Amino acid sequence: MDIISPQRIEPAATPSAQRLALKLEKVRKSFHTNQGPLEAVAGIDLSVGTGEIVAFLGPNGAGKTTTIDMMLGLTAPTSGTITVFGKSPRAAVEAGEVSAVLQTGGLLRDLTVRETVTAIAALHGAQDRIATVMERTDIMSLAKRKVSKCSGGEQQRLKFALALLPDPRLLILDEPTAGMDVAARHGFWETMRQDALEGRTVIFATHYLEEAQDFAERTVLIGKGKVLADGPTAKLRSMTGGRVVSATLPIGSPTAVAISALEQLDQVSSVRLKGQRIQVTGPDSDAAARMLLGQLAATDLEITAPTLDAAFMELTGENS
Ligand SMILES: Nc1ncnc2c1ncn2[C@@H]1O[C@H](COP(=O)(O)OP(=O)(O)OP(=O)(O)O)[C@@H](O)[C@H]1O
Repeated sequence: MDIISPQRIEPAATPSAQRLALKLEKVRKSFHTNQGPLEAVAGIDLSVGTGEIVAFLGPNGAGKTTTIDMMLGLTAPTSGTITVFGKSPRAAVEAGEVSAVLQTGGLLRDLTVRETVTAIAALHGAQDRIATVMERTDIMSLAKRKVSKCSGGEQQRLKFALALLPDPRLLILDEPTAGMDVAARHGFWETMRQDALEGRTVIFATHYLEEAQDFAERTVLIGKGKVLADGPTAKLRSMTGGRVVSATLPIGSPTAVAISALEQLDQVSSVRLKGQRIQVTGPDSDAAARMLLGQLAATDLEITAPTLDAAFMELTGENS
């Protein structure tokens, strides 16, 4: 049997009602496919407070985009509820309280950058914000360029500008820095940080652990449509950056007692048992090794430092 102890990452404190930007309760979404029903989102509970920057981290097909689409009211959950500032997602979008930079869609290739911003500003009645958002997203120098002549990263910056036009309280970004070079990526996140300081809430989906580490205080790790871990990004980093100590427990020894003793150790993030082989993950490998060899009389001790990618795959179950 394969036992995985619950991830020792404390859920972020539940924000009080008036500070709540987003709430998902038991949200599920199924699609009908040729192979039968597919549950893309399999029960997600999540509360995000105003001013938080939250990374939605997960591999391809984890359910990030489907969840984001539901947060924006682009598609409805099969079951469960989503509220954005206490309203339905669609009402919040219509009120200009939430906007998004999505992976797909929406730029007219024959317009220039300025024409695009001006047209969308007119829709939102936000003509007075044109200069501010163009400066903020560093697209002034591209104003006269046709969208079709902009690089992928420049088009992302333009989409970001459009999303800022209604001055939304919540920004949702689906892989916002795809196609940006390192400098543009950093510029983008600096702007985001500034925005969050001013009270804007930011949720972004990413495949990259580094991006979550660098820019989000909180990371929600998604895999197979579920939340696998939710908490401070620094904690997640220590989980994934931790060493793995494995050893074989004596036959007949009480494995539940061993698991519980190891879990009590400081900084142990997960304990996993396969047959008699026990695997302890965490930054302090010495304490786990001492306990395994001493008190638990284990043998064949091994200590390995997994790569970040391997640890991430372990957490998301990609290798199972
Ligand atoms: N409209 C749809 N019809 C059928 N299946 C869908 C549909 N949209 C998404 N899926 C499936 O749902 C699962 C979750 O997809 P989703 O796009 O939400 O994942 P993701 O985490 O955003 O992935 P990526 O990082 O590749 O964008 C995948 O298996 C996908 O194939």
